[in-house]
Amino acid sequence: MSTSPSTPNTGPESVKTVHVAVAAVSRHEGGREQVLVAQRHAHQHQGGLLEFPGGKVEPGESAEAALVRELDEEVGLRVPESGLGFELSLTHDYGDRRVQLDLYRATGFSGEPQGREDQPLMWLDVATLDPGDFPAANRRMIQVLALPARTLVTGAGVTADELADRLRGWAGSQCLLRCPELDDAAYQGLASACVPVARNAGCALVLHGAPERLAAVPDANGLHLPWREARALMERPISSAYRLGVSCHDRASLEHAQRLGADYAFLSPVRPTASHPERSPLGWDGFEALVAELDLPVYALGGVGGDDVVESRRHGGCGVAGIGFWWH
Ligand SMILES: Nc1nc2c([nH]c(=O)n2[C@@H]2O[C@H](COP(=O)(O)OP(=O)(O)OP(=O)(O)O)[C@@H](O)[C@H]2O)c(=O)[nH]1
Repeated sequence: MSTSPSTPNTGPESVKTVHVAVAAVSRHEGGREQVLVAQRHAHQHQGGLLEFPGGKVEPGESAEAALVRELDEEVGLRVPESGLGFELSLTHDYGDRRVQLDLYRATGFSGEPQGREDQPLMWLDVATLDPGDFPAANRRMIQVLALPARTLVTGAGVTADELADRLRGWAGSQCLLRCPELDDAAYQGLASACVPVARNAGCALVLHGAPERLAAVPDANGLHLPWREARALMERPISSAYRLGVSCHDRASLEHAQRLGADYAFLSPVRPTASHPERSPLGWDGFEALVAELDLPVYALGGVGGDDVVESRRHGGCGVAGIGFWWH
């Protein structure tokens, strides 16, 4: 997963690696993000399943150029390369074929989509895409598309007014209300005041602590479990209508979070941090080794910047989380 978006992988001679570029062509309808999806013809590889438009990258061609060409040929959309934002790169082995898939989000396009190869097309809400309807390689892509690229963790002494100020310009992110200094009653009061603040800013608000905290403020969007809470649980403590996160520091805790049915995990520290000088940083390679083969989106935390989203995704993560890059 540390491959660049336009560098094909090479594998054993016997199994062909196909380099494919695909696009989540994105639009907003009624405040919800939708993406364009096509149904593969029955006779094709992974026939009958849904797919993102795109196709094979020709020799000497960049992934972006291939996508501009394929989107025109397949669905009649004109997309400049500047309208494509890199999301992630992954490889998947189907047994009969290995694919390297580079996913881009296409936001700037013109034209009305039409199935030029007679394939049925539809716009589907990102939040409700069902990975079971797509080829197996798309599972990670769907997870990444559905989650915000950045989780903003609040700093010490946060108030609802301060949060309103600081969330300006961060629409589309999720905000983790972390206040270790507050008891449950004080946290509940603050969280209730922060729910409308986050909603007005276009951010999801995730509470921090034990499951009772979400039960007390059910208008929040999710719950993030510190490891000391998560380790004692045997099953997912909240309904799937909410987002569940878990703080992890090693492979065993990530696997536990996955067993709990978490929607995402934090893994830290990726780089040295002032707040935890005693913990040795994983580095991006260490991060990648721990998240490899997991079926759980993982945010890189600890010394990372808001601009490290692409770095995280090149190393198998879903984005970045932190206090420093937005609070100070
Ligand atoms: N376009 C597209 N291909 C995908 C997706 N997910 C995924 O695993 N693939 C795989 O990536 C490859 C895309 O190749 P393609 O669409 O250009 O070629 P094809 O299989 O239709 O035809 P072929 O007979 O020429 O190989 C296929 O093996 C397909 O199963 C996706 O979301 N979109």
